[in-house]
Amino acid sequence: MDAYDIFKKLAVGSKFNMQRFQSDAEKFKLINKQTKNVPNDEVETNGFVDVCSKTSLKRKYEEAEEEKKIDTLTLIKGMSVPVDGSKVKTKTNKNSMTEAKKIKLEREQINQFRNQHHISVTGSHVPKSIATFDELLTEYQVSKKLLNNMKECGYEQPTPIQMQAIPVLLQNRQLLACAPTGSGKTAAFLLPIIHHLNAPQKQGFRAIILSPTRELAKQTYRECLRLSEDYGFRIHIISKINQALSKYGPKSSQKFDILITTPKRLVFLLKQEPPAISLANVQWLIVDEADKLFEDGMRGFRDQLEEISTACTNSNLHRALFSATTTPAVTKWCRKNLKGLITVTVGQRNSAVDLIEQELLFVGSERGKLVAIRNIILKGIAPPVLVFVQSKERAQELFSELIYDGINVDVIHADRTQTQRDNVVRCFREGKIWVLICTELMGRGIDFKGVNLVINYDFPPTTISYIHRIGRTGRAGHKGKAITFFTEQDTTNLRSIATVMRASGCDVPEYMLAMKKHSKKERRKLERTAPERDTILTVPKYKQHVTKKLHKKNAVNIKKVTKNTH
Ligand SMILES: Nc1ncnc2c1ncn2[C@@H]1O[C@H](COP(=O)(O)OP(=O)(O)OP(=O)(O)O)[C@@H](O)[C@H]1O
Repeated sequence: MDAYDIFKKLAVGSKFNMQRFQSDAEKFKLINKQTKNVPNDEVETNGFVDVCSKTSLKRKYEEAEEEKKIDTLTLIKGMSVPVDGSKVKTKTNKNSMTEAKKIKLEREQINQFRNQHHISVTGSHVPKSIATFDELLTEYQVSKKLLNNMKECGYEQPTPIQMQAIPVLLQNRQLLACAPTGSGKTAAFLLPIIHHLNAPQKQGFRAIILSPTRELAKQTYRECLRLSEDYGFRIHIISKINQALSKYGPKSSQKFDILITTPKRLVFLLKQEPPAISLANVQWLIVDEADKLFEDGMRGFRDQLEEISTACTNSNLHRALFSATTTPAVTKWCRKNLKGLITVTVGQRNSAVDLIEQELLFVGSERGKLVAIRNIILKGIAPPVLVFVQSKERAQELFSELIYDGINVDVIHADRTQTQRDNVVRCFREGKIWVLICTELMGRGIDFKGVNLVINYDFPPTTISYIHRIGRTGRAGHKGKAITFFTEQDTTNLRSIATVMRASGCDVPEYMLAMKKHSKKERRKLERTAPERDTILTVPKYKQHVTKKLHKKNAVNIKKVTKNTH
């Protein structure tokens, strides 16, 4: 390659003024001396411009074109590019271009769809979300039977979490999913499990679903029965531990497919000598309300979860964690322990559903709370209504007050027997109970259809608790209302709850958002121990000891009354 060639290549695509650079052009033999005075007739021929007769122009153009065909540089063995820097317009290149364009376009469409439904994902090779359940038929060969069962439940269109979590689990990926309360997370994990397990097999439990409370486990069990109708699975819920001991002996447990339980009961069975249950064939471990189950300490399930995980020895084990709220500890654990993890988040993390109209009501004192709740009832309530208090004692006290107010009220807490709890839940579902007083026990996961109002009689201990409690209303696209009472005692979490409210579009007084942020220590303390509060009684303090005795006596009678009404 001489100087001329180099010049040609460097000048590819450029035009220059022949009069000004005539001497250069002569030097590089671009023009003949005799043609130099021919009037300008600029022609661009891939880099060199000549002023010449039309024939010589044509010839030079043809020469240049010819040269272009042969002048290629070999870069890597088997790959070559034209030396003039132009793109190679071969057939394969064209194809791969259109292929790349297609992929890019598809990516953009997928992202657009996710944005539209407020779905965000992390992880590699995240499967495309589905827009309709019918796509599962063609893309994942999900049976018509299963899709019909979904339809029977009234599930015509997937909710955002179902759009993304279902394909992820159908592709056998491990998942951490966070989506708002009442957004259909249960079906998002049940559908893939039913599909994967396909038919009953006498291999022992192949899927386990862990829930923090028996009430939630029962609800999931019912949903699982409905969605797996005609599959013939043996689905089990550990309710009576003594019965379970005999039921799940190493031999008999072979015939079961799906186990739905609280971690405590399962660990009890695992701890028997020899273990009363085998988890060696478990392929799917679902942790519902994952952040709750990851809590440390007395009220947490962290240790039990660890034991259950260890007992699931199958090399083909997949884990999926679901919740409406999440903590950094859960995310960290998942990233560390779950290979090929995909995270799916719908909406803002740890936020309240914007379909819920939220109100903070200053009631001054404990007695102010009773006045306020009676006012609300007097103004007229549209049942069903859930009322949250901080302890079982207070639940009982409030019940003793409201039972004589002429409304169908009942109470549920951990001190009531399992039969009583089951009856109360059933009656509330059937509309026989209008107002249900409850503790944190009912705060998570419970899906009562059409709860119109949630009253936080006692201020929630954390923002997470607030989100779950009020999330018992405004479910599955329906509107709801939540009223939270507060006194001067409740300032610790007022600011953060006001922030959650503002984020979901509710009006909050500015002063609440500007309140002093309380220390982590103070908030932690409140999380562990509920604040001391005056007894829930209408009578003045000096008469309370007499009335308290009366309440205790009444509590016995009330139990009889409620027993009869159920
Ligand atoms: N695709 C769907 N279409 C219509 N309704 C649905 C659909 N999927 C679930 N639901 C209904 O939505 C309600 C809430 O579902 P689910 O209990 O699974 O919510 P969740 O996200 O688990 O809530 P939480 O966080 O409070 O536990 C249920 O009544 C359920 O039957």
